[in-house]
Amino acid sequence: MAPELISLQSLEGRLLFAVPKKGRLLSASLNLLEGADIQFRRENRLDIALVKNLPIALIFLPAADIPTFVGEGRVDIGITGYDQVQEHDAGVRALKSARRLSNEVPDENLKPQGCETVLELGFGACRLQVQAPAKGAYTEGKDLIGRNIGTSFVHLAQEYFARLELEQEGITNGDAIHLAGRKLRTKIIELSGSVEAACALGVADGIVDLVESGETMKAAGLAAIDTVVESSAILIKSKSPSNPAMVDLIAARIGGVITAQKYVLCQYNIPRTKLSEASKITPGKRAPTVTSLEEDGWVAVSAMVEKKRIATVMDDLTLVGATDILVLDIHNTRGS
Ligand SMILES: Nc1ncnc2c1ncn2[C@@H]1O[C@H](COP(=O)(O)OP(=O)(O)OP(=O)(O)O)[C@@H](O)[C@H]1O
Ligand SMILES: O=P(O)(O)OC[C@H]1O[C@H](OP(=O)(O)OP(=O)(O)O)[C@H](O)[C@@H]1O
Repeated sequence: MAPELISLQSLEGRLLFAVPKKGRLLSASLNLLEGADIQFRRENRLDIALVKNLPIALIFLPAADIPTFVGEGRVDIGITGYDQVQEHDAGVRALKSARRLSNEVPDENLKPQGCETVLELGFGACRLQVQAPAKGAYTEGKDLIGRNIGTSFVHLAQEYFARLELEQEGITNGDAIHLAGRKLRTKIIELSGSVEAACALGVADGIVDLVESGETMKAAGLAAIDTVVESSAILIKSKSPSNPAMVDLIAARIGGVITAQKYVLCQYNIPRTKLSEASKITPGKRAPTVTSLEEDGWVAVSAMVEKKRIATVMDDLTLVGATDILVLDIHNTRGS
């Protein structure tokens, strides 16, 4: 059966939610949607999916384009990397600067509105770094001034080297618009992927690209010499979303899923005399829940504990005399 075509009318009244269509942020984003019970079926090759149980339409877009769609208010909310928002904002500054230099009257309709961060999502952590051949002569960002730089983050690279060039000339107070508008001595070469290959192939002397484990950088014989932006995935919204209450609902649901992923529930029994010591080890998010046991002088305690701390917490609880320590996964949470 042919898939039902999604018309513009069917999007009416729906909050538009942009989701990365591929790449590093895709699978964790889909997990979040599932955890938040945002139900949809995406037809093969279709980049729009209507949500079955909420007035939302998902729009699958490249992570790099999501800040533009949200910033211009074409889409209400979206998941992308903080690095992409920074790159988009640097692009906006470059545009403003170019208009100012050419004395063009700004076109209010085209003026991007900008976007706001709603939530940090706790995945997609990476750093946008300046990299150069590990065995070469470039050990600081300023060594690359006047050289060729390969990157997909052209506007952030432009501002980074503009700042360094100004500093070299003894100017330390250039504002963001001046940085964006500066004619550079350093040549920024736009590349759309596999940026690490650029140095080995003689296209660039250095690159500005993302690093997570550092494996790709190392394999290409490169080393990081500076960090431009620390990034992780974020939920962003436009300055005037079509349905603010729906944005709050999604943020609350996704926030609940993230908290649930970060915490476990720790339960144990402890003599009442040791309760205050144990409560210091498991203070919970607000306070531990304490219930009396049938056995005199004993209480049962339950408290949320950060997953990454749980092994140490169990060791410490054992030392103060806790017994029957249980650790339970939390599927979802709200109001915590
Ligand atoms: N190695 C990584 N580890 C963690 N997060 C990353 C990593 N690389 C990229 N990201 C994050 O994912 C976002 C999207 O990058 P990704 O390379 O997956 O994009 P893409 O949409 O597949 O585009 P491209 O086709 O250019 O690779 C980045 O902006 C960054 O926030
Ligand atoms: O430090 P690492 O863990 O090695 O990760 C870094 C690599 O990950 C990203 O690329 P990706 O693999 O998404 O492909 P791309 O080069 O096509 O963007 C990034 O652009 C780096 O190349």
